[in-house]
Order: sequence, then C-alpha cells, then structure tokens
Amino acid sequence: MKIFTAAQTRAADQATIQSEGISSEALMERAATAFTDWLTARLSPKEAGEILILCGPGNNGGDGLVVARRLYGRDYTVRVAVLPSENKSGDFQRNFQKLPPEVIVTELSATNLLPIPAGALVIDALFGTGLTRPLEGLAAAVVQHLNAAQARVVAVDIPSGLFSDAPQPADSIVVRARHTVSFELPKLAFMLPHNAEYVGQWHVLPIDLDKKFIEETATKLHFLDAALLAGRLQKRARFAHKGTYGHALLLAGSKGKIGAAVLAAQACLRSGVGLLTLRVPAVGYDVVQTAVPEAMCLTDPAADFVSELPDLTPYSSIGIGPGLGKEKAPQQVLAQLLREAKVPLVLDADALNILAENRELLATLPPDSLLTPHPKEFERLAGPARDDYHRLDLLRDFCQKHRCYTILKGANTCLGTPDGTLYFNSTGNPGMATGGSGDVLTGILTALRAQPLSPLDAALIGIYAHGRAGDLAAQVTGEAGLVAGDIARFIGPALEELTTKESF
Ligand SMILES: NC(=O)C1=CN([C@@H]2O[C@H](COP(=O)(O)OP(=O)(O)OC[C@H]3O[C@@H](n4cnc5c(N)ncnc54)[C@H](O)[C@@H]3O)[C@@H](O)[C@H]2O)[C@@H](O)CC1
Ligand SMILES: [K+]
Repeated sequence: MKIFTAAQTRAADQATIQSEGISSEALMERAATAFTDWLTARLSPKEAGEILILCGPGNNGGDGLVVARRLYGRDYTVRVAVLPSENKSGDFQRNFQKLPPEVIVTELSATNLLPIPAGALVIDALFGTGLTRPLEGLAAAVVQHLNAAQARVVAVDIPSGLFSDAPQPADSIVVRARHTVSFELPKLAFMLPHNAEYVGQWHVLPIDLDKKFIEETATKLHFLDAALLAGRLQKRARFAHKGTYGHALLLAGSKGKIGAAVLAAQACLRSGVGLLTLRVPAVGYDVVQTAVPEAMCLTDPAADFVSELPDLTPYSSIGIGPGLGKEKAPQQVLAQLLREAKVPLVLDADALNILAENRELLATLPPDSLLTPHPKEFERLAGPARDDYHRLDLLRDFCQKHRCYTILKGANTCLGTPDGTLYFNSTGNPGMATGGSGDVLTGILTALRAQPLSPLDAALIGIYAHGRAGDLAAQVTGEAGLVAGDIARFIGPALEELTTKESF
C-alpha cells in the first residue's frame, strides 16, 4: 500500500470528486459512514454508552457531524461538542444543519470543557490533515482535558494535534487515542515509534478513492503488506534439485555466542536455500553439527573467533555478523570479505559494529549489500537522530551514499533502498523483541539472496515473512513465551502464504 502525504491525500480526494462527478459533501458522507460502520460493528449502543463527539471547524469536524447523525440514526446516544470558530468549512456548515434537533450540541469554551466520565467513548474529530501548526489556546485545553480523562478515544483520520507527515515540537499537545480510524491509505505518522502513544491501534477503511490517481501518483513511501509482495516469490520448480536454490555461507558465532550462528543457520535452511555452509570457530563444531545437522560445518582454525575467510568460490550468497565478536580477527575477516566477495552480502550485528568502528571499510561495501541494524547499531553507523523523521532522513542518505539496502529493525521495521524509497513493515509483534530474533532475519535474507532473488525482493519478502512467522508462532506460544527459534519454525508457512499460486 502506498503512503501519501497530506497534500497527496487532498489531491486524491479532488481526483475522486472530479472523476465521479460528486460533491465533496458526498465524499465526506462516504468516509464518515465507513467510520460509523466500523464503530457499530464493534460496539453495541449499550456497550458504547453516551458517545461524545468533539468537532473542530474544518472537514475533520464535518466528518464528526456526519458520524453523529449516522450514530443517532442507529439508536446510539450521542452528544456533540464544537470548537467555536469564525471560519467553519462549507461541508461542516451543511452537516451542522443536517444534525437531528434531538442531538444536544455544546459550544466549547475555556469555562465549559464538558465533564468526560472515566470510560466514556469519545470520538476525536477536532483536526485532521488540515492542521497547519501545533495546537494552542482553547483547542489545546480541550485536548489536555480529554487526555486527562480515562476515556476510550477513537480518532477520526488522525489524532488531533498530530502532523501527518512532518516533525513537530516535542511538547506539542496531541490527542492520545486508543484507535485511529483513517481512510484509504495509512499516513507516515502512523509508522513512527514515538507516535504510537497517540495513534494507538490504527485502521484504514477503503472509501473508493480514485484508483487511477492512486496508481499513477508516485511516492517513495510504502506500507509493506501482502499485496505489495504479489508475484515476487515463485513456487519451487517441480524438477528442482539442491543446486537450484543456491549455496549460502554464514560466517557467525564466537565463544559463548554459537547460538547466534545456530539460529541464523536454522532460519536460512527454513527459507528454502539449497545448501548451507557455516563458518564457525572451532569451539562451535560440536554444537553446530548437533543442532543443525542439515548444514555443513567448516570449522575455523581459531578456537574462539572466526579468523580466516574460507575459499568463497562455492557460494551464491554470504551472511556475516551474528555472534561474530568485534575482535581483531573477525575485523580482518570482514575487511577481506568486503574486498573479495563477488556474491550478494548480508551484514548484521557485529559486522555492522565493526563497520561503525572502522569507517574506512564502508567505502568498500559492495553495492546492493543488505544491512540489518537495530536503532542503536544504525546510530553507530549513521550518527544520532534528533527524532523519528530525522532518522528516516539519515536512513535515506545512508542507503544512497553506500548504494545499499538497510533494514532498520523495530516495531515498524523500515527498509531503505539506494533510490531513497522507504518501506514500512506490517507484520510482527512485541514478542519478537527477544534475543536471537535478528539472527533469524539474517538467515532468512541470506537464503533468499542465494536463490537468487534481487536485493529488493529478498529484503521485502524477508522482512515480511520474518514478522509473519513471528505472528504465527505467537498464536501458539503467546507473545511473552516467544523465542527466536519459534520464529524460525514458522518461516515455512509464512513463505508459503506469499508463494505465487499456480493458475490453471
Ligand atoms: N477533502 C475531502 O474531501 C475529505 C476530507 N475528509 C476529512 O477532512 C479532513 C481534512 O479537513 P480540512 O482540510 O478541512 O482540515 P481539518 O479539519 O483538519 O482542519 C482545518 C481547520 O482547522 C484550522 N486549523 C488548522 N490548524 C489549526 C490549529 N493549530 N489550531 C486551530 N485551528 C487550526 C484551519 O484553519 C481550518 O479551519 C481529513 O482529515 C478528513 O477527516 C474526509 O471527509 C474525506 C473526504
Ligand atoms: K482527528
């Protein structure tokens, strides 16, 4: 799914109004009706209780008025509170006239903020994408009053006070919603970790905006869902043999961290690679041969760290980093690998830390390498970020400068590409914030690059399948009980879901 800016969303609204020959009021009716359907499907009039609908002066407030009318028509008890304003939008005014006379309307003021009982259902339709500056004055006071109440808040389109695609002052006053219900496409603000406390759980309802306009409007921001992966992963050929799907090499593990190598190896094998060889220090030999009998083990002459690069000729992709250590020996191995590798590379964990501490190595990074830092590792590589938006700028710059694909891990893992496009992942759960989860991702990506898939396809499929495997695993283990090995076990089903089905 594409992610549009506020300006692009306005243009999509206009394109729809023109191509369908409808009024903006009709489009508002459509959006607000979708919102009402969403709400009434989840809460009965009894469960909802009296619903307070807070309306601003623009079209977000107009949405709120339509919702009020529609809910009233479905036997919900509603009460409307509006912000006073000299310039209410036309669609606001028209829908204000259409409110049934039985609905109580209060004009908010500094002395009349309306009591909000704990547990009350409140619909936040104060401001949407038309917000031009942080909230202040009465609007800010209303939001602070709402946030102080223990209410169940559902935001229309976006929590009021939040900018949809730009940074804002850290002390901005923003509605804290439990749910945010938006229309057609998600917003960039929903993807960013620091906004989670405002946005709550977000939902996007289709409202039939002009398909052609959406298709033809270029954007460098995408939400990575299953639809975006259609056709990227082919079914395995009937006459496949183990040579068909590549031979991966993993350089991983050190004394006390052989488990990282094992997890990456298990994930690699579960991701469809033909053959896998592991290069581990001597201390890992027994562990690897026992825990991952499907992999070949090429033991390093050194006992505790990988110290020598093996002959690279047989391999179609190479992953390096999990549990590797940052000592002199693995440093030299990485430096040599960057100079000599002729096949796709995946760099993770200590390989990234070595890069950060030996920045001259960055210049030798082969183009199209895949890097998988978590936020701290990324900061070591690209410098500290002022905020979530600045972090995305750093990610874009880093990928463009080093012509690499960088997977910034987190709640909405974000892939940056050399052309500056960003993809935000849709799968995964908090249970995956556990040791070894990243090693599993490295194994998946190394396998996909071996098969061979393009760096973009491997990254997109790998990120999505990793999260999806975690979601499938959590259905069995629960989020708290999830360990990295569980993710590896569910990679197969996750990939199967994405595999192009044979048509008759
Ligand atoms: N354009 C359309 O056809 C559709 C728009 N929709 C709704 O319309 C919303 C956008 O509506 P608008 O563009 O009217 O914008 P908003 O309703 O978000 O707000 C605009 C109003 O707020 C004022 N304002 C902006 N920042 C302020 C601040 N910091 N303090 C006080 N007042 C401030 C503006 O002067 C203007 O009066 C969307 O978020 C969505 O909810 C939906 O109805 C779908 C269709
Ligand atoms: K809102």
